[in-house]
Amino acid sequence: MEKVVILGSTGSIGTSTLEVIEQHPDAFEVTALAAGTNVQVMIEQVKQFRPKLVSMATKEAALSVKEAVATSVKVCWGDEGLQEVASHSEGTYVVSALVGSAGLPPTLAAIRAGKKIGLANKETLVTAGHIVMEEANKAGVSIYPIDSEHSALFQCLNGERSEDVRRMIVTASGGAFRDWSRQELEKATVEQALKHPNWSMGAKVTIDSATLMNKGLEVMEAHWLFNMPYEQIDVMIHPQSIIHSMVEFHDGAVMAQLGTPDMKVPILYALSYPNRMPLKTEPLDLVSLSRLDFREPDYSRFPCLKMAYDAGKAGGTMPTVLNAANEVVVATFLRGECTFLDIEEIVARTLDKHANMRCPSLDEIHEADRWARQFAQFILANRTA
Ligand SMILES: NC(=O)C1=CN([C@@H]2O[C@H](COP(=O)(O)OP(=O)(O)OC[C@H]3O[C@@H](n4cnc5c(N)ncnc54)[C@H](OP(=O)(O)O)[C@@H]3O)[C@@H](O)[C@H]2O)C=CC1
Ligand SMILES: CC(=O)[C@@H](O)[C@H](O)COP(=O)(O)O
Ligand SMILES: [Mn+2]
Repeated sequence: MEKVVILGSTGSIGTSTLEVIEQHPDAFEVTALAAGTNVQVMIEQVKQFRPKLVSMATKEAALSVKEAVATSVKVCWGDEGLQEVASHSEGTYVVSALVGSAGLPPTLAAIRAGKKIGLANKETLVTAGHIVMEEANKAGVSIYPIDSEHSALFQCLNGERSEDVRRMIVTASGGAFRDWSRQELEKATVEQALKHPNWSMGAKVTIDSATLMNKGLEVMEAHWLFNMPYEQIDVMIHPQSIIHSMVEFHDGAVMAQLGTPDMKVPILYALSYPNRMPLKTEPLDLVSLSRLDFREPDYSRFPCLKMAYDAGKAGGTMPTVLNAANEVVVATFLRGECTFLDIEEIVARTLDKHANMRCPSLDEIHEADRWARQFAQFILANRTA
């Protein structure tokens, strides 16, 4: 029996993980849950899954949950609460599904506590890939990818030697604005940006998908997960999101993983690896689909992808700065307080201003993250109309 801890249980990945667990009560049991401020959803989850420990982002949210659930459930809050959930002594498997770089400290806590990790929170590897992978290796902890592309790559690599890989091809839907011109992008609204063509996801990753920043973050995620040089990671636009990614080998063979877009598939694979378990999901009907399309990404319409490649190749604190500035501007865009194209502009200006620091420690990463957020806020606050 795998005793599962979920960081971000009220979110898109968190709720899908609970749906997967619901389908396999003999294999998985919920031990602890952590979330932000969605009290109602957490109360329902606690009543249904009966975890031993729960953490919320604020004391107020935690007390509201505490009031509504059985006294046998311990409820805590804040950063300490997150750490406690991540390292719960009875947990064997931690699903890391917070959004943003807030996911890094509890994921590291889980690694240090020796838990198996199911990683959805790509920002963990973007901001501190060298530290996270080293600590996981040192602790003998396996990190199983949940992000659909990385799950696909992981499946394509099963039983293969990494030196036989010519390149990885990370597929991208192209997001809500795949076919929009730069002129149209100037007027893109929040509502339009949140309409992902194929996936239903949290707001932040959906906006990242529309700027193609998500694909840039995923290139960095693939670099760290599979120890693959950036020169061997390509991105290809594939509007249908049926091929979730591919691996091309030196002999010319290409392995691809296909399936209807449903995050429950990679979540269950990460939880059940090396086995496969049954799942209620829409079967893939290639005959009805009849065609799959592919094209090169357009870096001039979507410069965030190029910025992310450059930040990844530069390494050091550049990826942290790119990610932190992006988090700030995406949140601002979601509040309707800046334009869609402000995202790329402010991230670029923040990167330009940053003095890169090679091989940063966790404290230096934390400081670069703090600086980038402050600088991006400063630009946002001092823009002329
Ligand atoms: N959604 C998807 O299909 C995919 C997502 N991913 C990645 O997975 C991660 C999660 O994405 P997604 O599920 O869409 O995001 P959501 O926004 O749907 O969920 C985020 C979760 O994190 C919680 N949370 C946010 N901030 C804090 C905090 N400071 N302390 C504690 N909990 C917090 C939220 O709690 P609350 O709501 O209660 O405030 C919520 O449970 C991201 O890194 C994303 O890129 C990767 C592949 C696919
Ligand atoms: C489902 C998933 O893994 C998302 O990260 C997805 O990749 C977003 O889609 P695109 O970034 O390809 O639009
Ligand atoms: Mn993805």
